[in-house]
Amino acid sequence: MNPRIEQLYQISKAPTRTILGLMSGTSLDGLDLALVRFTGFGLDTSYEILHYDTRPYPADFKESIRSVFAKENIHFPTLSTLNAQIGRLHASLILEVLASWGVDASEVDAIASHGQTVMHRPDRTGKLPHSTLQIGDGDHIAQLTGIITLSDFRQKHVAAGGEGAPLAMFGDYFLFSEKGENRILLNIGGIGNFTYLPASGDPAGILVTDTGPGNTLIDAAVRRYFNKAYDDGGAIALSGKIDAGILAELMSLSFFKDSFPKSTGPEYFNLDLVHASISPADLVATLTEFTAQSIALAMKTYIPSGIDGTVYVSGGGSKNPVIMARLANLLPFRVCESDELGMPSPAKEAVLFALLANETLADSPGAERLGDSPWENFGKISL
Ligand SMILES: Nc1ncnc2c1ncn2[C@@H]1O[C@H](COP(=O)(O)OP(=O)(O)OP(=O)(O)O)[C@@H](O)[C@H]1O
Ligand SMILES: CC(=O)N[C@H]1[C@@H]2OC[C@@H](O2)[C@@H](O)[C@@H]1O[C@H](C)C(=O)O
Repeated sequence: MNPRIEQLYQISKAPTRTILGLMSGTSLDGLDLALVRFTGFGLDTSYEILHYDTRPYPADFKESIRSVFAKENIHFPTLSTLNAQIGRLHASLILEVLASWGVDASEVDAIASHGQTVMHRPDRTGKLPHSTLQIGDGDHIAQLTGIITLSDFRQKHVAAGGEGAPLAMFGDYFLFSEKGENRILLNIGGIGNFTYLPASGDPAGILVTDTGPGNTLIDAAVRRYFNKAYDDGGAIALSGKIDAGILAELMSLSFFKDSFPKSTGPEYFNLDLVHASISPADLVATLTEFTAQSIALAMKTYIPSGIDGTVYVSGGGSKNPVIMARLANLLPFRVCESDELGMPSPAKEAVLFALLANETLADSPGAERLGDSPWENFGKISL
């Protein structure tokens, strides 16, 4: 047998796997890394986060990604180069972080790389296939680190009829489903998304969807008018007034009329949606309220009414007290941070992709269907 396939086979058969999960989200702030030791798979998965960290992207690199990110017209050679550059940058950040943790590459069974989403195109016309594109090729990572790398997790989901996102529900279900408690795992990254786990534990009752903007609109406005990366502590939002007219216009966008489950991205939710002129602080206040109201709308519409439950919030938006206070006010659920589940908020998505790699590598039947979502989420394997 080819020795690399033999190695893959041994990893597949092993009782535990140590996997480095990587997530670089739509906020383009940097690369989240989490080294996780898994035992078992599926509902029998147990995990231990050995280390986690976030490494910021260099400013010029962010600009280069922004030049192609979610754009209709781009410089195609830049896209092609970035596919290699992102893979290579991620590989060097991995080696740097492993060294800082005192972990040798030989101790890592596999890397789970999400890559950088540059275009997400769910089709709402019924005429085109859904499509989504993540770059930062896994072969570069495997080559430069010497570690087996799984990447491109979204393509198989699309091929099986899904939109390629959200994929968080597999990990949310395996790690956090709790009989007797309705749990809603909300991630507020660039885009908002949640997984509803019914108290019955029945996988057919699981709901998962994007909700609309997370921090993406707030960040874009703060970058444009205040030259800052984000609205630290929601201070700018607190200094402005909500514009009821603009808020109503935003809440009537077609995305909110589309049926669930659905996914979206900054291709749709960007500052071109705001036409009226308004002071920068009022704009940030209005977009912050829009973020909270759109999350609340999705939960109130999609989740069965009249139930009790807890919302566990992760992602950078959980650090924005204005969003958190509004959610607590708008929702009929208790709202808290995902840390209450023992999951540090900044590590969550990197852990979830590590878990998808664990499912791909494990001796798992992989045939379950969760709610409306096809099971297929297997990554490309670079040996
Ligand atoms: N202290 C804070 N105050 C306000 N907002 C914050 C704070 N810390 C982080 N954020 C927000 O969180 C964002 C980063 O969130 P996160 O890292 O979850 O995004 P991401 O992983 O890129 O997103 P996605 O889940 O969409 O891929 C920042 O850009 C900012 O808007
Ligand atoms: C296409 C894409 O990269 N989508 C991301 C993004 O960030 C949040 C939201 O939009 C979610 O749909 C998804 O990520 C999470 C990790 C997911 O797939 O569950």
